[in-house]
Amino acid sequence: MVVSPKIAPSMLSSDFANLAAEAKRMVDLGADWLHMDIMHLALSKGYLVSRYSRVYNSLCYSGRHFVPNLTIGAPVIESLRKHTSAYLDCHLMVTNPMDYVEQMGKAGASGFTFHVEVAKENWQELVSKIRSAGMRPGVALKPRTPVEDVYPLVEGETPVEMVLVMTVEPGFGGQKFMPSMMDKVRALRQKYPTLDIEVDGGLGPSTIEAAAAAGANCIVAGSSVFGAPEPGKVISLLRTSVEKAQPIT
Ligand SMILES: O=C(CO)[C@@H](O)[C@H](O)COP(=O)(O)O
Repeated sequence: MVVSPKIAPSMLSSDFANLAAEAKRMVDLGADWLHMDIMHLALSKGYLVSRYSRVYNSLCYSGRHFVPNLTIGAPVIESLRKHTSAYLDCHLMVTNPMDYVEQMGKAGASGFTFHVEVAKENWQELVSKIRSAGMRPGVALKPRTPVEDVYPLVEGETPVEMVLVMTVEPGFGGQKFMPSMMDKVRALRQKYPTLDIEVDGGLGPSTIEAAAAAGANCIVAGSSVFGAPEPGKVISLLRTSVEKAQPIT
């Protein structure tokens, strides 16, 4: 296996009022990437996502909102970039990713991961634009989206370089890991031995073994890192688990 572990604390769980200091703290503690969640405005209450997700999703799409939360955008990435040279792994939970490519590139984003659910028609153009804007393209999929939907994006002429398998419904930190998503990770790893496969949602000491064994190498972790008395130990445990499961050759 030639993929290397990338441990990416989710800055959604950090103290936004001290973002630069939080970013430095994570990098000093061994983080490889900083995971930045870019989300659109809410239409409704978060619990609707899990209880009535189909209805909720269609409401979101028709209302041009992707998740029931509001976080940060390019201005915050631009400010943070002045304080760190770290890889900013940006996950865009938005319905119109194309509208944000230029501004995210200029702001200093390193990776731009969009959702396959909203890019079925224009992903080739989107991936080209992301590359031209100097960022690394990735594609994400929500728990209800079949893994087969991303295959064309990995195999196309302008392929994405990472697949992000959501292991919770996107929108909030602190949710419970969905072990059934590991079937998607396994299928991807079997098909694409060198692809970066990221998992996001509910990752921590009690769930990393399952994710690493399935073949994930990029690990996003929010509450398990920021909520730990010693976040550095969690980062290092996550890395060791990935290394053990997938020795780098
Ligand atoms: O994208 C998201 C949530 O939509 C994630 O990045 C969360 O921020 C992960 O947080 P934890 O589940 O690790 O607390």
